[in-house]
Amino acid sequence: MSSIIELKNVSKKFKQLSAISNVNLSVDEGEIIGLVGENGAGKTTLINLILGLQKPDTGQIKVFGTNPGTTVCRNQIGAMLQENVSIKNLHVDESFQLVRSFYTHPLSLKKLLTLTGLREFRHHNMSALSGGQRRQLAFGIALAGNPRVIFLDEPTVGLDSIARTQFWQSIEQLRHQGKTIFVTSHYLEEIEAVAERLLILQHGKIKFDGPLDALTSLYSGATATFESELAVNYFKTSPLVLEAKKHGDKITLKLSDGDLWLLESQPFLDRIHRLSLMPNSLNEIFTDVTQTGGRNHESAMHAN
Ligand SMILES: Nc1ncnc2c1ncn2[C@@H]1O[C@H](COP(=O)(O)OP(=O)(O)OP(=O)(O)O)[C@@H](O)[C@H]1O
Repeated sequence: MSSIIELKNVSKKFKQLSAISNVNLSVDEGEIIGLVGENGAGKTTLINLILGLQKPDTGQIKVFGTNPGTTVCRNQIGAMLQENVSIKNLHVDESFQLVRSFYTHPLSLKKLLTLTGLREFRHHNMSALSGGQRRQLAFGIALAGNPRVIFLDEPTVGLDSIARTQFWQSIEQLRHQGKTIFVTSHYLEEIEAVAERLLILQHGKIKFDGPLDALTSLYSGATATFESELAVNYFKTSPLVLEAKKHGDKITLKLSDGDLWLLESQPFLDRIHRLSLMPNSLNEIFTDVTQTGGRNHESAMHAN
C-alpha cells in the first residue's frame, strides 16, 4: 500500500509554545486512525497542518503527493472540525445539496441523510436544529464530496447515545468502503471500538503510534479483586503491586503485570477467593502513558 499522507520532522510553534514537535507520520489508504491526547496535546493543530489550514514552521507534509490545501487535496478530503458549520436560512437537505454542488462526484442526498441520521429533520432549518443535530449536519457536510480521507475532530461531542451509536455505525460503513479516517475523541472506548491504529500525542510529540493490540498487549497492567484471610499489607510487599486497598471483604490490587503476579501468587492462591483479574482498560493505559510516561512499560512507547 502506498502512503497518501506523509509528515517528515514537522514542527509548529505558537509563540514559545511547541504545539507540534518533530512529528513523523505515514498513513496508508484505508487506515482508521484514532488520534488521542489530553486537552492541548496538539491533535487539532496536527489536523489543521494536514488540511493546509496552518503551515508548519519546519518539516514537510505531503498529501496525495502534493502540498496540503491544494485543489487536488481539497477534493479528496472531508473534514468535520470542532466548530459547527452554519449555513443560515437553509434546510438540512438544502445545505447538503449546496455542498454537493461543489464536487464532481458527490454522495447522493439519500446517502447523506441516512449516514447522518437526519432524514426526519431534512426540512428543518439550521436554526431549528439542536447542538447534536448540528454535529450530525457537520458530519454530512464532511462526507458530501464523497472524500477518500475524512478528518473527524471530536465528532460525537453533544450527541445522545442513539445518535452516537448511529454515528459509529456510519463510520463502520465508511470503513467497508475503504475510506481513510482520522478520528479524535476523548471517549477512548469509542476509539477502541473503531480504530486499528492509535496515535497518542502528548505536548505535541507522538508518544505511541501503532496497532491498538500492540499497545494493549505490551501493557501488562491489571487489576485484581478478591477476598482473603491474609491482610492487605501482605500483598503490598510484591514489587508488582502498585497499589493495594481493602473495601469491606474485598481487596483490590493495581498490578504492573497481571500474569506475573498470578505466577508469583501460586504459593498462597488457596487463601485467595473469588479472584477476578481484569487487564487495564485503554483509559487506564492512556492515563499511564500521558501522566507517568508509561511508568513500567517504556518498551510500549514508540516515541519519534
Ligand atoms: N491559534 C493558536 N494560537 C496560539 N496557541 C494555539 C493556537 N492553536 C492552538 N494553540 C495551542 O497549541 C496547543 C495545542 O492545541 P490543540 O488545539 O492542537 O490541542 P488539542 O489536542 O486539539 O486540544 P483539545 O483536546 O483541547 O481540542 C495548545 O496549548 C493550544 O493552546
